[in-house]
Amino acid sequence: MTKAPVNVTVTGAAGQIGYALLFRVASGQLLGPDTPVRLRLLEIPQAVKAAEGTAMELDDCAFPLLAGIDITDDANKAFAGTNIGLLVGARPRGPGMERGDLLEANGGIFKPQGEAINAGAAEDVRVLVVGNPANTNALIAQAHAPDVPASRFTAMTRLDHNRAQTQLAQKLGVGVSDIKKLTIWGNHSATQYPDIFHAEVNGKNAAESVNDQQWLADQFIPTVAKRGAAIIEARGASSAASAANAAIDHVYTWVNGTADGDWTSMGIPSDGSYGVPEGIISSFPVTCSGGEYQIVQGLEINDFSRQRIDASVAELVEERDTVRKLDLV
Ligand SMILES: NC(=O)C1=CN([C@@H]2O[C@H](COP(=O)(O)OP(=O)(O)OC[C@H]3O[C@@H](n4cnc5c(N)ncnc54)[C@H](O)[C@@H]3O)[C@@H](O)[C@H]2O)C=CC1
Ligand SMILES: O=C([O-])CC(=O)C(=O)O
Repeated sequence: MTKAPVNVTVTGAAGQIGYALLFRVASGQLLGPDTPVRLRLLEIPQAVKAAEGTAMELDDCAFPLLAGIDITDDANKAFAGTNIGLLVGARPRGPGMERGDLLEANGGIFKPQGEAINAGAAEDVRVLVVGNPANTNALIAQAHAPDVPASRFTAMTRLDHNRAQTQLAQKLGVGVSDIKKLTIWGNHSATQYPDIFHAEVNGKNAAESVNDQQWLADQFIPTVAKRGAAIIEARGASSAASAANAAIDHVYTWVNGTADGDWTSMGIPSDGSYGVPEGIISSFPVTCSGGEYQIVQGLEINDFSRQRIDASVAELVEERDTVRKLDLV
């Protein structure tokens, strides 16, 4: 190891996603094969023992890039000096629950974590919120970290992006890597809008290649938007390995950049682009380079897309207003 280790804090480390995520972080898939990592695992006191068990298994993998593991139930210790915060720990949705039901329960988790990040994280800290409702949880954390640039707080819509990529590839009978420039707009919820109007399939416009408005409206969009619920129905538990995979993709792309001629989707604080009210954490098409992201500008938004973006953004505004009333932002 030549480089100094990067501190990666994972909350909810003993949970399902944590178990699918930690081994991939420790093996170098989060930051690349040349970057050693030191893991900081944050859990609630009752789950610290389980996190210790996972840490024993991590040790048993003898990952060359793993420089150490600290386990704690104290957010201030977990985030002291952290460079990457993966905020996974939250109460997951059960059958029949919508993500919004979780706002209040999870508000109490993300406020102190935002404060701890503000108090002690490294100057270059980058935060990905996975725990649902991810966009508004990210807003709560960000609101309590006034000394950290707001742009460092992001929410995960990469799983939705990846889901959309596969659905579209399967419809067109192409490989996933033939598909570029998909966008998830809005909230990581059933109102999200997966947009194929600017997507390209082997260089051709995806919406024109599909040429099936009914499939788009009645199959593609609901399949992607409700995939989380479909997984819960099928597995009896929420998506874990695919969510961990998307978290790895999100951070890897943020740090290492998007490929030329492509973009990705990230939940980020709005700067007002595309009529999304400033400050709410909404998913946008972004390119990444040099560890920074930029919203893709200048896309023409047709009426079909406009309605759907507006609906998802309206839900985010409602969530923000709810957490405002609860004094969480
Ligand atoms: N954004 C996205 O695309 C996705 C988000 N999710 C969300 O991710 C979250 C985690 O999911 P799972 O790992 O399946 O849940 P899980 O219930 O298996 O694990 C959650 C873990 O968080 C821990 N935890 C609770 N409060 C905590 C706190 N204050 N500090 C640290 N740890 C705490 C729990 O003890 C538990 O070990 C859920 O909110 C789920 O809805 C899941 C899939 C996709
Ligand atoms: O639906 C859930 O609660 C889990 C999740 O966010 C997803 O799989 O997209």
